[in-house]
Amino acid sequence: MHSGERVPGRDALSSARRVVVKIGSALLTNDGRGLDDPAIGGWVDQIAALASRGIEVVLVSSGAVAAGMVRLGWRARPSSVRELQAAAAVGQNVLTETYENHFGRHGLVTAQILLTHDDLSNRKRYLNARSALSTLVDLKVVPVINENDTVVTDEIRFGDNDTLGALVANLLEADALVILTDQEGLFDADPRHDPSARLIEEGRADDARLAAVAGGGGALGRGGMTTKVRAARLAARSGAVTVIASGRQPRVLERLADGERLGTLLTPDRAPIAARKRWLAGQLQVRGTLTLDAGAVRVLRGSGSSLLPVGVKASSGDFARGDMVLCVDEQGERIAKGLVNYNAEDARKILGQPSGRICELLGYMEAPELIHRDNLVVLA
Ligand SMILES: Nc1ncnc2c1ncn2[C@@H]1O[C@H](COP(=O)(O)OP(=O)(O)O)[C@@H](O)[C@H]1O
Ligand SMILES: N[C@@H](CCC(=O)OP(=O)(O)O)C(=O)O
Repeated sequence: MHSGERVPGRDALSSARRVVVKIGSALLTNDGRGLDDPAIGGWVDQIAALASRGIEVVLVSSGAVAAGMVRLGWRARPSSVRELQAAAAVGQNVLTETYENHFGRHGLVTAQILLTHDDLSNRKRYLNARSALSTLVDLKVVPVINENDTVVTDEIRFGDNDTLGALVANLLEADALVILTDQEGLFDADPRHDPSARLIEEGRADDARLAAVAGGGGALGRGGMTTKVRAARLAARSGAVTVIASGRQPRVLERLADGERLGTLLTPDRAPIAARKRWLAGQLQVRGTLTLDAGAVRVLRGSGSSLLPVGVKASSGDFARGDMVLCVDEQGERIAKGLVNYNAEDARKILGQPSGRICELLGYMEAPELIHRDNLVVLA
């Protein structure tokens, strides 16, 4: 590591006005022995120091399940959903109290926000969450966000907080997402298993080679580096840089804000995409798949056109009108995602047909396109 060195790529961090900081379970929970209170105090001191420089910080914090387990006297992480939900409900109280106490030492007020996937996938609730969070930030309150583990089930959960952090960075158009974990950053192999692994200091968020070196998490964390690299890609969609760094480095947040070269910096390589398309891109739940012919792939990629039924060769899944579907090419490569205008049954009847025949085939026409370009996002 080159301590103290300033590099141009880090400017985005040193000039950041709004930052989402994510603190993972692996760090917060002191090797499974409940919350590491002194360490949390240290991160809060750093966030307060950033706030006094005029930087707005939104915190995404894990740790509810681990804190709940300790308070309930459980030694091992439960495997049943209902016990995880119970542990999260107990532990979230402990977490909130811990942050409130530490931020209180600095005269800062916190707000607890518990989000579910549904809150961010329903457009109306997404807009509500955005306005509530922006208001809190304007009021100089520090939002402390976690997934609402008590009401989510496996099929609809983010599971890891890296993804949640990235979606919050998108929601608030943050300049940077800082993911604090128990490693110094992303290495070219998992350093837990490979002592010769080397730190990757910089990369492009969209670089597919990064996903290949990122492995799963430790005993306490959920997603490992896989979800951190994916989070960087999502954050890049709104133009945010991502830094993956060790929360154990002294004054890590302040040093990053000073432009110091710490951890792994992942930068966006394209212009930010508009808020609505970003929201579309962030949707994790896909209800079906449309297979496009080569011509449709070309126009979607080349000119950002709508998807017409004539360019679709096959459809799978049981989707309703308005659901999110994935568009793939004939080799199965992901091309785009979008909200479909017809349900699965009707979509199948009009595949490969010119739009002029929709009325004759279905007895009605909702729209001439299967997915309108405003509801379609082409994937990297
Ligand atoms: N290429 C890699 N570089 C660094 N860490 C890696 C890599 N692949 C896998 N990991 C693992 O990811 C872990 C961090 O992720 P995780 O346990 O989910 O923590 P958190 O709770 O902070 O999200 C590390 O402890 C490490 O073992
Ligand atoms: N929402 C969960 C945390 C999920 C989790 O561990 O995520 P991560 O820190 O990204 O590995 C909790 O508070 O226990």
